Amino acid sequence: MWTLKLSKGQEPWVTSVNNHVGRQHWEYDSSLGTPEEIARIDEVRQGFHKTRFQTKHSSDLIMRLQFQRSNNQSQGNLLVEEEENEVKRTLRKALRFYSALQADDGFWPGDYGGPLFLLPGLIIGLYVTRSLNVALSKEHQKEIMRYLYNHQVCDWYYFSRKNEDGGWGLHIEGHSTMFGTALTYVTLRLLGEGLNDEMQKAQKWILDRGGVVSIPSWGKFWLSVLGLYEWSGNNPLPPELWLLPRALPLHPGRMWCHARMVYLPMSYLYGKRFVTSLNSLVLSLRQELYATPYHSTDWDTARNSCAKEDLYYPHPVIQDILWGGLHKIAEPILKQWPFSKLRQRALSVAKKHLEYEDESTNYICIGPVNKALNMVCCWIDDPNSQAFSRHLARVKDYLWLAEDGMKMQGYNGSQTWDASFAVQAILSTNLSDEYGTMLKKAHNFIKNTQVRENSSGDLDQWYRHSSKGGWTFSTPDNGWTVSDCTGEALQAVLQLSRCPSTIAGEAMTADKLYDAVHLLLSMQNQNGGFATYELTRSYAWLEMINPAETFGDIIIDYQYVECTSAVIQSLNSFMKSYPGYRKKEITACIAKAADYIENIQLPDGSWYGSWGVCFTYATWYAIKGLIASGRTYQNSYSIRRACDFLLSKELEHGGWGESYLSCQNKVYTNLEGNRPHIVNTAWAMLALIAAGVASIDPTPLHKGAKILVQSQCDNGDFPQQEIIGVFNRNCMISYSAYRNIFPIWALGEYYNCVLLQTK
Ligand SMILES: CC(C)=CCC[C@@H](C)[C@H]1CC[C@@]2(C)C3=C(CC[C@]12C)[C@@]1(C)CC[C@H](O)C(C)(C)[C@@H]1CC3
Repeated sequence: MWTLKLSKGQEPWVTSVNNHVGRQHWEYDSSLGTPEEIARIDEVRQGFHKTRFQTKHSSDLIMRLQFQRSNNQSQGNLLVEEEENEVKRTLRKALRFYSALQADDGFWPGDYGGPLFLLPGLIIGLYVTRSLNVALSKEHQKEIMRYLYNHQVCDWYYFSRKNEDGGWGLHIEGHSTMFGTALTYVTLRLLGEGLNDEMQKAQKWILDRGGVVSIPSWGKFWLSVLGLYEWSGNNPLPPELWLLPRALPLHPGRMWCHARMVYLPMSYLYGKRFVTSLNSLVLSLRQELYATPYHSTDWDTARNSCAKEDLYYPHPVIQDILWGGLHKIAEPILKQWPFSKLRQRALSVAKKHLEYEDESTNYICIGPVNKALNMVCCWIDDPNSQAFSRHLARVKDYLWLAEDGMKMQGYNGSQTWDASFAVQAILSTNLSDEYGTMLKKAHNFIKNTQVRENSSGDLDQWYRHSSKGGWTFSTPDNGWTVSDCTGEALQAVLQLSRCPSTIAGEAMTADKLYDAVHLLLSMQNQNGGFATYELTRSYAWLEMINPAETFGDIIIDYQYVECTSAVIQSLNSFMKSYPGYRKKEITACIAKAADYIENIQLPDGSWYGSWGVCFTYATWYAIKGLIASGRTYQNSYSIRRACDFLLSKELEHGGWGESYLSCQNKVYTNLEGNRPHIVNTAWAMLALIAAGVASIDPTPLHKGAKILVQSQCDNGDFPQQEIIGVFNRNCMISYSAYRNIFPIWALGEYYNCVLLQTK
C-alpha cells in the first residue's frame, strides 16, 4: 500500500537546512494495508474514474484515508450542542476535520497538481538518463499511467466534435493541445504502452493536425533531447546570453527567475545539441508522430509552427526575425573555430549557474521544469556524479498520489503558503482556545521554515536577491523566498504572537521578524508594487521575445496586486506590534504600495488575479491591502467601486463562482451553469466583510454564508470543486487546501464580524 511520508529524509544524498521539516513524499510497501484498506483505496480510484469527464479535479482522498486510518487525534469539542448556531456548528466541524489532516510537524500536506506538461519532462529526463526504473518503481509507473489515462479528454464529452478528441490539455481542465497530447503520448510509450485504443485516438488527434511538427517550443525542445525532433527545428537558445553585459535589458540575470532557470539548462542542452542514443522505440515514434516521413520534414519552417490549440501567445514578427537571424547567421558561425571557443566558454558559465541552483536548493530546484532539465545536464556531464545521484533522490519530492493516480506537482508542495493561510483562518473563528494544539503545531512549523541565511557566495554574481528572513512557498530546502509567501507567513506569526503562549506557543523573536521586514522592504519597486521573488529587473516590452507560445508574461518578474497587498498587510501588522522599528520606511512603503494597487484597478472596479481564479481573488487581495493601508469604504472611492464590482457578480441564489476562463481571456466568466464555488465565495465574502459592507446591507453576506454552510460534507470536509489556481495566464494549478481553509476563514469572519455584530 502507498504511504505518505512526512518530514523524512534519512536516505543518502538528501540534504536539508531544517532537518526535512515539511518534506512530503509517497512510498509503496507491498506488505502494508489490510484487505479492507486496500479495497477502500480501490473504491475511491474507481469513483474518480467513473466520473472523470464531469469531475476533472481529484479530491486528495488517498491522503485523507491515510489520516483517517492513523486515527489522528482530532481536537475540539466533540459534543456539538443542539441549540448552537448553525454557522458555529459548521465551523467546529470544519476545524475538527481540518485538525485531523495536520502533520505532526504542523503543516497540512496536500496535492499541488494540475498542469499536465510536467510529468512528460520528468519521464523523458529519466528515460534519457537511463534512470526510469531506478527512480520509479513499477508501482510508481502504474500510478503515473493511471493518472495520464484518467486525464485524457473524452471524445464524447465535446458533443460538437464527436469522435474528435482523445488528446490531453495543458492542465487537467483544459481542452486538448498538441503540447499535452504529444508529450503525454510519448510519455506513455516510454513507460511501455503500446498502440491500444486510447493511444490510437491520441495518435489520430496528433496526425489530424499535421503531426507533431506543430508542437510548441518547449515540446520541440523535449522531443529533440529524445531524438524525436531535430535541433535545427528549434529556435536558438544561445547560452552566450550569459556572457553579455548585465546592462543589456535581455540579460538572463534580469529575467523572471522562472524563465531564467528554465532557459538556463535549455540553453546548455541546446548548446551541446544533446540527443539520447537512438533505439527502436525512438525510431518507431518518429513514424507514429509525423504525418510525412521524418526525414522529409522542413525543419526550418517547423521552427515557427505552432498548433492553433496551443497558441496563447503568438510570436510577434520581430521575434521571428530575431530567431531567424540567430539561427541562420549566428549559429553556423558559432560552430566554427575560433568562435566555437566562445560557445565552450558560454557553456561552462551556464554549467556554473546550473550547479549553483542545484546546490542552493538541495537539488529540489526552483520548480518542476528546471528540476528535470538540470538533472539531465548533470547526467550528460557525468552519469556517475554525486550531483546526479542527489537529483534522483529528490524526484519523489515532486510526485503526489491521489485517487486519479500519481502526478508531478507544480512545486515541491505548498506547505508554508497553506500553513500561513490556515493559521489566519483558524484565528478568524475565535475558537482558538479549543484548537490550541493545532495552532501551536502550525506556529512551530512556520518558525521552522523561515529561511535563515542567504544563499552562498556573492549574491550579485549569481543574480540572486537576498533571502534571509523570508519564507518560501514550500520548504526552506527549496531556498527561493517569495514576497507574498513572506508576507503571509509574517502575518501568521504576528497574529500568533498576540495569542497567549499557552495557546499558541512561544512567539518568534524580534530579530527574526526584523529580518523578514528587512527583506520585504528591499523588494519594493520604484512604482510601489511588489513582484514575486525579486525586484523587477527589466522592461515589460521584453515580453516580445517570450518564445513560449503557451504562456503569457513569463520574461520578467512583474508587480502583482497579490504580492503587493500581502506585503502591505504584513507590514501593517508588524507596525502594530513594533511601532518604533523602521517606522518611516515602513509607512512610506505602505503608502506607495497602496497607491500602486489603486493605480492598477480596472475600470469595472476589479483587479486581475495572476495566481488565483481570478478577479475575485485579486479583488479580495486588493481590498485587504487598501484597508491595511488605512483606507476605508467611506474615504476610498476605489474600495467602494471594488465592493460594487463584487456585489454585481454575486449569483442569484448566493455565492460567487468564477471559471478559469477568466484568467486566460481576462474577462470575468461565471462557472458553467452559474454554479457557486466555495473558494470564490469565501474570497468575495472576506473582501466585503473587511470593507465593512455588512453595516450597509448584510444580505449578500448571509446568502454567501448559506452557500458555504450548505456545501459542507457530513464529516466536516468541504467538496473539491473546479481548479482555482493559475500561473502565466494560461495554465491552471490546484490549491487543494483552499477548500478547507477559505470556507473556515470566511465563515469565521462572518460569524464574528457580521452575525455577532448585527445581533
Ligand atoms: C512556465 C513555467 C516555468 C512553469 C513551471 C511552473 C511555475 C512557473 C509555477 C508553479 C507554481 C507557481 C504557480 C507559483 C508561483 C509562481 C509560478 C509557479 C512557480 C508563485 C510563487 C507566484 C506568487 C504567488 O502569489 C504564489 C505565491 C501564490 C505562487 C506560488 C506558486
